[in-house]
Amino acid sequence: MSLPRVQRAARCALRLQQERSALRAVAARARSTAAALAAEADWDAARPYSDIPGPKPLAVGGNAWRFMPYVGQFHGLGLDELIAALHAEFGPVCKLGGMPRPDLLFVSDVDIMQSVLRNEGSWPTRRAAQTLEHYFRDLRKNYLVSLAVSNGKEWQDFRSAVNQVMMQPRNTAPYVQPIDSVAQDFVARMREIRAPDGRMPADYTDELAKWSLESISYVALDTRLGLLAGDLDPTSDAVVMMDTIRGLFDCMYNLDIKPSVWKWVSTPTYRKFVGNMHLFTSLASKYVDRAVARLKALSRRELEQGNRSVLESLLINTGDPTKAVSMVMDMLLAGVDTTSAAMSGLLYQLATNPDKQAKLQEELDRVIPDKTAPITQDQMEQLKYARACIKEAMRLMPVLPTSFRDTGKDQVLGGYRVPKGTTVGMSSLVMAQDERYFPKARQFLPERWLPGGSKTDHPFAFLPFGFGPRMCVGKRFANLELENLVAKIFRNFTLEWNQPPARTKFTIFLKFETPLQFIVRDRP
Ligand code: HEM
Repeated sequence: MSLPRVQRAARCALRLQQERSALRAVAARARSTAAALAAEADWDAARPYSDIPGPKPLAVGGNAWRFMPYVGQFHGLGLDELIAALHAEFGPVCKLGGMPRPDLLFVSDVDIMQSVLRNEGSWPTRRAAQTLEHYFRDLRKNYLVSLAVSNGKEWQDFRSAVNQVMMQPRNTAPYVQPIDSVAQDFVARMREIRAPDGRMPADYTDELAKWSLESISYVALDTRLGLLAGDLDPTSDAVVMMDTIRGLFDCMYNLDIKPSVWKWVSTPTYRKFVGNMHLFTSLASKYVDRAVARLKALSRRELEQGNRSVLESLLINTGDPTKAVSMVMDMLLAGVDTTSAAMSGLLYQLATNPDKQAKLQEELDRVIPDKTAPITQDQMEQLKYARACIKEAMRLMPVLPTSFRDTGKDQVLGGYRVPKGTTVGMSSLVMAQDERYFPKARQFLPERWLPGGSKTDHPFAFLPFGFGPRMCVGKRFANLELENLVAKIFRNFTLEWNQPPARTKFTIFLKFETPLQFIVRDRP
């Protein structure tokens, strides 16, 4: 073909391409206009927000009286019991208004939850505990607002820096051995604290909290606190840190979840909360300062060549020690009671389902021939049944009974108009036990998570770590800790449960009211 004919053909092809993309753009505009019109029509046809069912507030005192002793039907209920009671009486979308805080909408339908999460926009908003927000914003102006507390652009900027350090699979690899050595110490501690008949002590869940703090502080503070040693000095950082975190959650439960006047009156619990937060901040700062000093002592070449820890990478990526302090506090606040609650539920499910425990042990014996040797990353990758057990335990006993979001735009939920910015609690506990998504929902069936198992295809029916850009930033570390410890425990022991079924209650997280006194027997 001559050159002009080639040029003409090329021009023609280009024109065709341009016309095609113009047509595609017109079609996309038409689709989005149609969607907007349909959404508008839905909105017009929907019932008003005020019609959403829920307990009727009184003219004076609203609904707060319902939480009071003697008169209130919600008094003393755990968050799970409150949510179950509301859904049983008012259906899958209900409203708890008339409280000294903005309305809370509770939903227990997977499709409605999907609609909330799919429309959250690129900066999903989750209202933080008001006490934490008050502390970071009003009392510690010199510190950057934490990841869990911030929203909008402030959150996005911080989260992007943290994602690079915590959400990449390669970043957990250097922690496999240290997390394994914490688990190894925990197994030794179980041998130490069990009674002659093999029974664990009544405070076994406190021991699990020590394990999770010891593990996550290795990630957050670059140090082993030493919580799994026998005699602990009550003035040591380890004990002070543990007590401070525990105390903070008790205070937050009383100030944020139960009705309280702390915003107007400085109550003793409020003062305790502030004191604990000051202590917690100064402890976190101490370890961040040490990491800063370590980095300063390195030459530029050493800095570029060596593998940096999570804390050091946070300092390098953000270039700001105050941000690192905030993130360290987030990790310790969000990463201790969550992981230990998940582990408690997992051990309980395996102890009460001996056939599943035996199946797990078969896998462990095959993959980990030497029960005393550190577990390698390669071995961890082969533990498919162990991972299925972890998922199934978190489905039956979620760590958090509900996850919260503020709606990202005006939208129709369950036939009602819900304005942008409304706080919605999505009841994961109710949804994960829905027979439509999980046949034999009340049974512990890890097999459902294996290929060909009966797990649901609905992507929103099970979200233990949340969803989208705001999902749990510690997910990879939490899974590493859980997988490693469950492998270590059941490679070394068999757990038995010879009591009536345990009682649980959700305060902020899943909590066992019955002491987890497993009988622990050694395995060959
Ligand atoms: C089994 C253990 C854990 C569970 C079940 C869990 C669950 C969750 C859930 C459901 C959320 C909210 C996600 C959303 O709204 O979409 C969350 C957020 C968060 N988690 Fe976890 N988590 C666990 C362990 C950890 C650990 C070990 C860390 C620390 C390394 C951590 C740090 C955080 C932080 C900082 C956030 C807030 C993220 C943000 O707002 O951008 N979590 N977690």
